[in-house]
Amino acid sequence: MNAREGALKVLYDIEVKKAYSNIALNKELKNKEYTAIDRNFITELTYGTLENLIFIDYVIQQFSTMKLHKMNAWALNLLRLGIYQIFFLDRVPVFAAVNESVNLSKSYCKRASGFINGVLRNIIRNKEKIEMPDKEKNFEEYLTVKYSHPRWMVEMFLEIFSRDFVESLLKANNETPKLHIRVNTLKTSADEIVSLLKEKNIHVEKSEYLPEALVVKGGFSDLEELDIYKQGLLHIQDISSMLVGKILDPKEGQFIIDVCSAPGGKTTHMAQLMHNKGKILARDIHPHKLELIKKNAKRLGINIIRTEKYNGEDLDKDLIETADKVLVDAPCSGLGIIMRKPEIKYRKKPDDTEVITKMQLEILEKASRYVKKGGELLYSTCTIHPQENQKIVQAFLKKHCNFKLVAINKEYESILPGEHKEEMIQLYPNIHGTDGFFIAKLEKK
Ligand SMILES: C[S@@+](CC[C@H](N)C(=O)[O-])C[C@H]1O[C@@H](n2cnc3c(N)ncnc32)[C@H](O)[C@@H]1O
Repeated sequence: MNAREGALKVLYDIEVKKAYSNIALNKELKNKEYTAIDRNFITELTYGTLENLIFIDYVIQQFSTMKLHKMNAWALNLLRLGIYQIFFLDRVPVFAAVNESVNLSKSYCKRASGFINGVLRNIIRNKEKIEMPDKEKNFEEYLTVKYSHPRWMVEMFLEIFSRDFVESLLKANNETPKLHIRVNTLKTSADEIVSLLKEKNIHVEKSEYLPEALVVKGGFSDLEELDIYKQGLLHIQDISSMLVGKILDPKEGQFIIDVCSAPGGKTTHMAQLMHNKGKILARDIHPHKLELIKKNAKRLGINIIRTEKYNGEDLDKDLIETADKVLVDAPCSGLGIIMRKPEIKYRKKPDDTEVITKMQLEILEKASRYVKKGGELLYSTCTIHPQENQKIVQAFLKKHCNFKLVAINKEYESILPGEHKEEMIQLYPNIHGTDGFFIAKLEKK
């Protein structure tokens, strides 16, 4: 199996089986035949192709008489892989890109070999003649094709942000995200992890914001295969997600409820901050995802988390005013993590927001009932859409005058990337270099 074939299978699973990119890729990378170079190349080909899909399909449409939706899915993805290499990977000779796609087509879609060969060679000959939409005359279409974001999403962002901001956001969404490690301080220290990783030639730097956070330098993507990962000395988590635990600030001995907790990144971080003393009730609507929390907690040496399947939209009368702190890390549109999961761009629909915001407010309202007087409620999402963020919190506060916003921009200033004038924190990939993430903390009077 070569790297291009691996990438082809992953792209096929994402397109046809609607797999998530990270899950489909991890599954393929588990194939022990791949070298480290292969694994990096498969990752680059998969994410690069996905990130630039609209541009790539725009190119195909200019050179193929057959419509995209009529093409065999293997043939289409072989064309896409070839075009990605021709346009974006300078180090791959263009004819190697064509030959590899044609060779693979012989095993996956034999009848399309001639077609793939013809289209790719034609593209190479006429690459310079491809006309992009005019930036001045049709800014929306220009952004759509150049940065491969669907037109409705571009228009939606332009309604919220300025033109320059949208262009820099779309550009950042196509960049490789930073890889952060959370050191499991229950078992080790940041210094120890830095030196253990150095022995394996993996270079990390301490984060300037959080003592337990490390940033991985270079494109190493295989951390979960390391013994020190399996032994629970570290967890992989973006810095923006780590901020949630830090800002909720749970203490030893407290009772915390996490109403949307799977796969447990924030729950296990909170347990770590509580020195594994106290109680955490970790709920989620999907039972199979609760298993991931148990697995993570076991690996990290945490035993204060109890998992439970529960729909956060339903009120649990037994929990009213029982918790010191409650976390609502709400299901959301995911518009802040396009860098990590490019397929979000193509799967979301314009009218998803209405359904999701109703659910978010419902979950927040129910969760608020579990907070003791004087306790705290944290609402977070991995999106940058104000309707799912500030608007939800404002709607909640309007109805619940027994809650007030905590000024986390002031209280937690030293750990926040960037400057924040508002009490509610919004991080953006193009400004803060993190996932697009929202955090608001409320205190119950
Ligand atoms: C943003 S994710 C949570 C991530 C998690 N806090 C972490 O840090 O690993 C949102 C979670 O909410 C769950 N969810 C969706 N609808 C829900 C509902 N009605 N009640 C409870 N959980 C729900 C999803 O299954 C998903 O695991």
